[in-house]
Formats: sequence, structure tokens, C-alpha cells
Amino acid sequence: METKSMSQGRKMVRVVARVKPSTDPVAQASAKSISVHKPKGDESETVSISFGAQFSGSKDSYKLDYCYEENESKGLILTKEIKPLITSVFEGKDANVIAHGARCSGKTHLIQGSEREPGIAVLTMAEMLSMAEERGDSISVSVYEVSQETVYDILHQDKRVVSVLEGAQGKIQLKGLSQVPVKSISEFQNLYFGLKKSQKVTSDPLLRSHRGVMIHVTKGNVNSGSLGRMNFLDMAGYEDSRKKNSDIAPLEIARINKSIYALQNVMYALNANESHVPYRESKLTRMLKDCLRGHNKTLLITCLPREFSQDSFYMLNLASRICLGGNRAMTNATKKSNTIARSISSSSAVQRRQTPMPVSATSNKKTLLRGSVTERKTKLNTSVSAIKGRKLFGEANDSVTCKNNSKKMESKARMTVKKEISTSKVVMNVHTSSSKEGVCSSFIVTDSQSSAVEEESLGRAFSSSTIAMEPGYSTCASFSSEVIDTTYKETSQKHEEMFSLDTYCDDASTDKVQIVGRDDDSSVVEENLTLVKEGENLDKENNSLLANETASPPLSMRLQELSNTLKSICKPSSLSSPPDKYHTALTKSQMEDVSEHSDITVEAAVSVELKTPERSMPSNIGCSPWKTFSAHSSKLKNSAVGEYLKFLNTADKEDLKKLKGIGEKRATYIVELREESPEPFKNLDDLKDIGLSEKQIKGLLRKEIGELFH
Ligand SMILES: Nc1ncnc2c1ncn2[C@@H]1O[C@H](COP(=O)(O)OP(=O)(O)OP(=O)(O)O)[C@@H](O)[C@H]1O
Repeated sequence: METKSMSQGRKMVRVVARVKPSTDPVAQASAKSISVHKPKGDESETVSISFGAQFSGSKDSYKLDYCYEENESKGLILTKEIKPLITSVFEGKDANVIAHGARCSGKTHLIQGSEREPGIAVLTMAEMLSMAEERGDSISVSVYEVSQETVYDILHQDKRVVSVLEGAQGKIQLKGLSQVPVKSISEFQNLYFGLKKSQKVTSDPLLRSHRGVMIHVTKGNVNSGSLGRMNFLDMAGYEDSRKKNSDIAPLEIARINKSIYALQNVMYALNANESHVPYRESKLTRMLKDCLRGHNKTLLITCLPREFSQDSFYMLNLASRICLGGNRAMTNATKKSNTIARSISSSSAVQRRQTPMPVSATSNKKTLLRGSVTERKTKLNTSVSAIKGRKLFGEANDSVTCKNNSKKMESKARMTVKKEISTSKVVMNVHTSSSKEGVCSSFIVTDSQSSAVEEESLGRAFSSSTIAMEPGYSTCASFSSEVIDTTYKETSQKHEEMFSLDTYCDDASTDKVQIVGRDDDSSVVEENLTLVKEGENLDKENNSLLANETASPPLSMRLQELSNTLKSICKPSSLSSPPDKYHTALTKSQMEDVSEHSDITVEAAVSVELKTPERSMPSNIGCSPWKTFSAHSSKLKNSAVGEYLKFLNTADKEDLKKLKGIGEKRATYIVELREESPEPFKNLDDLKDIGLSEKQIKGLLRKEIGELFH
């Protein structure tokens, strides 16, 4: 955790742009070219970048700390930006130079360059080698790639996988990342440029990766204490995953974009001096945690082709927010979050233009409900504001789930109920799906932190109906109601496959819920889960357990017990019986009751009127039945998670493979991790060590526990 005082009053991340020359002189002269305004020339402390006459009149001017144009050399970037960082590395700090931008925006050209025209990493190395020689220090390098949430050491001949381990004090250990001593620039170039030919990890042209070079400085000879590290990172290029003509699979684009957002979120949090920095959002940010935090400085270079492109525009937009995050005295997280939400919604006509999803007439109804719920949220929910500022660049189009066909119109809605119980926070997600004939809902109790972020996303969705329909530019699209034109059906289905785990109620006359998820090997899995039917399926499962003793892992048995307890809690006598086939569904007034009586924030976006069966919710919901339910839910969730982790820490490989989402590879890796540390899984976040994203972790638990309700 960053302490406020540590970085008070200074920016940890300096954000500059680098313009790639135009390949088309006609375009350069046209309105489609970007223009840079430097109020004090080279001495400008901030510069504005805009996109020419095409967008004049709109607010499409973005502030950054500086912008290096085509005529400004890499040598100038070295002198003005990187030399101060080199000094700090020799003083024992870490520093980072990160190039991000759209695809083909010149990132590799800038960082690595070519043998004929070396990039800034090579220029920096030359500078550091000469400093090290003067001081009698040593230099060594590591080169890594991050692809599909896995880190590879590419100086190792077998492209070894690097384990990102977190020590007791949160110190990151990159186990398996080799450091090769370098004495001359030609040695370094042989190493760096030689990789291109023989050791590129991503030999699959459909996979993309982030590539980093870490230059380590060691005091005196190699065995003496280490000083600082200079880390150059050439990020994979951003690309809108809805592009139809991309040579990269949408899933891969989405994965890359997700890790770009994760890094941007970290940059923003660092610059805005937030108390929580979301390092755990991706493997890349986890591995670089030590390099990025504390007194370490980062130079973020946004690479921009001179010609306008939508993807570059988007990257610039986000870079500018990171930059502004550091300039503003942001003492009020709510203010910040509001500003961001506003600027996302108003930032440009282009964003809206890019959003081809028509809003169906059914969505009109959500405005009413949204209005009232949002208002209530403003009134009640002040405690979550600090969390809200955090998630700047969400999964955007990465989590859009859309579905439409001519026969059945579906819509989804998600409500998030947040409640604080004594010291621990419990977040209960109420997933509601409705179809023409009815409604189904399910409760899922999840950990407070991640769900609070979801809640934030949802909040933004309410604030603007336009934004709710803009998957490319809002973090909220995934949680709002989506109804799209059939022409986008194909795209939306891909999204659906990619970004699980959502619940559909296809047909209100059945009691089936379809869960679309992704298994260990990234193939799409679909399951039809029957919603709770008074223990019928549990009995079936119990019988089969008795019949076949080897059929179920012990975890299932333990979770089964928890499930039974949960079911007994779910049937308090004060509640009238639920409708035949579905779980609890709350009406709007019930939701308001909930908020009014128990310090709970309720948010909802509903695109068709919820024809909730009339049922009595206790009006004194703040009193004991609700509290009892919440407390038990919390305990149950913790126990279930505890059991799950215990199982991961103890079960043998064969048993591990019985878990959803754990295949041969992951089971082997878990067993290996246990050899390194006897209890590698202390909390759910530790599952990221086996290559699972936060969403996947939730999905696995949901499935494992949902299974009990068969
Ligand atoms: N400043 C520059 N001057 C001349 N050519 C450039 C410049 N920057 C980039 N290029 C050329 O543009 C092309 C794309 O550049 P580069 O490979 O560096 O892009 P990238 O952003 O790293 O791409 P990706 O997103 O695929 O990783 C290359 O052919 C490169 O030589």
C-alpha cells in the first residue's frame, strides 16, 4: 500500500506522447492529422493534443506533460526524460519507461529500434554502461515477455515460465527470470536483437505479448548488493476488439486490452496518490509491483501516429486522465470519480459514433428506475466513494454480453446490494434475468473489494443511458442491460463466449439457467443448471455419491454441507414461499425498502419491467431476519472459500483435477507451487498465481458452489 506522505506533492508517473511520422503526406496535411499545442515551446510544462478541424468545437483536446514530435530525436528523449531516471537507478531506486498506444503506433521502434537506428532502451544501456564503468558497478539484463497472463524468461533457451511470487512483506520475487551480465553495448545488442530471430515467445502470430527489458545495476562486482533497476516495457498495441478485419482473435485482443487497462489503472492510482493501487489486476502489474511503487518513477510514453485513428484517440484519452490524475489535488475521491464519469460520457462525439448499438424501445423503461435508484445511491452511498475513484479504465468492451434473436428477446439486469456488517464487508450480487414471461434471480455473495468495483461500474451505467450502450468506452457496459441489433449478433455472441460467467433465463417457462463459461483450456463450456428445486437434485447427487465413493472430491462434500445450511437459512418462516421456479426477485419498492431501512445501497438497471411476483418482504428489513441472513451468508461464503483454498493447498493432483477449471496443467502447477511454499493459497487473490483472472476465480467458485444446487 502506498502511503500518502510518500508521494505527496509529486507525480509518480510522467505522461508524454511520441508522434510517429505520417506515412501519408496527404493525410498529414488534412484535418485527420493530430496537432500539438506547446504554449511555451520546448519549455512547456503541459501540452495539448487535438485532432484537427474534424473535431473542432468538441472537447477533443488532451493535456499531457509533453509531446515529442517527429523532428525531436530519441536522443532528446534520453536527455530530457531518461537521464534523471538513470541517476535515480544508480542511487538504488527503480525506474520504468513504458510505451503504450494503439497497434503499429511505433512502440517497438521507440523502445528497441533497429540495429541501424537504436531505440531508447539501447541508448539508455549505453549511458548506463559508461556510468557503471566510471563507478565500478556492474550491469546485467533480463528480458521477459508476458503473454496470456504468463511471464516468460526469453533469455533462457527453453523460454522458461517465470513464477511471480509474493514474499511475506509483499516483496515480489520473479522466480526463474535470468539475469545476464552485460559489459558492452554490442553484447547487449546481440542479446536484444538476436531474440527477434530465435527466441520470440509468441511464435503463434495470433498471440500478442508485452515485452520488457530490465537493466539491473549491482554495486561493485556482481555478488555485491544490488542498486536499482531500469525497466523498459514495450506494451502490446491496443485495438478495439469489435473490429471485424483484425488478424487477431477477439479473445486475444480482449485479453491484451484487459492487461493494458490494468496497467493504466495502476498508473492512474499512483499518480492520483490513491491509497489502494490495483497491482493484482494482471500478471504484468503484479510482476512490476516493486518497480512501480514507493519512490520509484515511471515515464509513460503514449505512441501516436500522426494520422488520426480511433484506437490512438482512445489511448490518448486515457493517458491524459492518468496525467491529470497527478496534476489535480484530488482529495475528494467522489469528485474525481464524478469528473471521470462525466468526461467519459462527454469526451467526444467520436465515442458515441463508434457505438453502433441501438437502444431498443424496451430500454426506455430503465430510465425511470435508474433515476430513482441513482438518486438514492447519491443519498446513501458515501462510504464507497474512495473505492470508486480507483477503477478508471475498466474492462470496457471486454465484458459485454449481448444477446438477441427474433424469437426471444432477452435482457439482463444486475443489482448490487452492498451492506456493511460490523467490521467485515459483504457484498451481495443479485443477478436478475428477465424474459417476456417472467423473471429469475440469483444471489451470489462475493468478496467486497471486487464487487465494489462492479458496483462502481454499474453506478456509471446509471448516470448516462448513452454510456450504458457504449461498450468501447465505458467501464459499465458489462453490467447494464444490453439489447442489440441482430446485425451485431455475431460479435455479441463472441463476447458472450469470451466473457463469462453470466446467467441467462432463456425461457421463463423452464427452470433452467444457462451458464456460459470458459474452462481451463479456454474452450467454451456451457452448462444448464437447474435452479434450486427444493433439494430434488441434491438428493440425486447424494445418492450418486453413495453409489460411487470415488465420484466426488472431499471439497464437494464439505460445500454440500454449507449448501444445506444456506438453504435452511433461505427459508425463514417470515417469508412467504417463493414463486414456483425461481429464486428471490425483489420489486423496486422492496429494493427501496432495503436501502431505507438498513444502510444498504441498491442499484439496478432493468430494461424490461420486472413483473415480480408479489411477495412479502419484511418491512422491518433492517431488523433481525435480514441481519441474520446477511451474517450467515457472510459466514457461509467465508467457510466455502476457506474450504476451497484448503482443498487447493492439500488435495492431490487427481483430486485437484476434479475441480471445475483445473486441468492437468493447472493441477501440476499447483502441486509445484506447494513444493515451493507449503500453503500457497492463503486467499482468493493467490489463485492469480496459477494464471486465473479475477473473473475466472469468481466463475470457478460460482460453478463449484452452484453445482451443489443441482
Ligand atoms: N518514428 C518512426 N519513424 C519511422 N518509422 C517508424 C517510426 N515509428 C514506427 N515506425 C515504423 O512503423 C511501423 C510500426 O512500428 P512498430 O513496430 O514500432 O509499432 P508497434 O506500436 O510496436 O506495433 P505493435 O502494436 O504491433 O507492437 C514499423 O515499420 C516501424 O518501422
